Amino acid sequence: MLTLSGVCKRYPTGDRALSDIELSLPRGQITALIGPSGAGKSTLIRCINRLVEPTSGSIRLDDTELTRLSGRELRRARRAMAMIFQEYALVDRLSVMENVLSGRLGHVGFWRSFLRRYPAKDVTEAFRLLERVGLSHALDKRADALSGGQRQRVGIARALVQSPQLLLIDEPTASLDPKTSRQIMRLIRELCAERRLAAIINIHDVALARQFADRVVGLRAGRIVFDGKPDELSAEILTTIYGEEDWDTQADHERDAPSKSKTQSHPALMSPISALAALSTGSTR
Ligand SMILES: Nc1ncnc2c1ncn2[C@@H]1O[C@H](COP(=O)(O)OP(=O)(O)OP(=O)(O)O)[C@@H](O)[C@H]1O
Repeated sequence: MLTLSGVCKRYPTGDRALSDIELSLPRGQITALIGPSGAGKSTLIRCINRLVEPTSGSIRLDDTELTRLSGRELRRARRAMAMIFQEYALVDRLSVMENVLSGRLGHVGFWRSFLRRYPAKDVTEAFRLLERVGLSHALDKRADALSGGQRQRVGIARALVQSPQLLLIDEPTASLDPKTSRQIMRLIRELCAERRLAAIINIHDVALARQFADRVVGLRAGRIVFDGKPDELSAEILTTIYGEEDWDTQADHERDAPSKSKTQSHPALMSPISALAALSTGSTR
């Protein structure tokens, strides 16, 4: 369904973030992207929906060559790819329901969305999704009145209301406690199975990747150094991906320290309505 071929990314600073990436994601498969800090995981995820421009290579979603698109065609193609962020990227002063409906922005147009005049079928779908993610009791709550886990559930519902084929997920559990992290990963897994969605998840927590992904791709210095099943992740392979470490001791407390957000307040990574709201309040929280 999604095929990356020979994808490279060199930033204007000269940093070579990705080299010759070859990757094919079938429908319904959950792929965990692991690797040390700076390996290129976020860059790879953002190249897929062109938030970051690949320097060369091909990225195809079904029959569409994404790297050739611009303007309206690119916006249309992006509807098929929904993003879920580490810091949720919600508009705090809007309600849970309004945040979810903002996921329809690419379909209904900016002004209709800004004026909150969504078609009835979108509202019905948003209700259904909020019930599915366990938030039907909190529709009218402001986003800033929610816990981290609840905020991520809103982020998931907002992604799904977009009716995507593919989920691009950037460190979904990095700000959450271990139990909530597992609940969120389980929910993502169930929803992907229900909708036959492909997902690619940038995740630092190897234990979660092992438990919830169908496939693990290991990146190191911008190159794929492992592509296989979660149960193939031996100490030797972890060393190939991350470098030398005592992995057997590490297994007793596998949770890495949360890494800091790069997405929360960057207007380029927000939906236009979020960015507008952020500009009007001077904040994204
Ligand atoms: N906007 C940018 N401008 C210049 N270089 C960048 C930019 N973003 C990332 N890089 C560089 O590209 C490389 C890959 O970074 P990237 O953020 O994709 O890695 P990552 O695996 O997601 O890291 P982390 O796990 O710490 O989030 C790094 O060398 C980084 O310094």
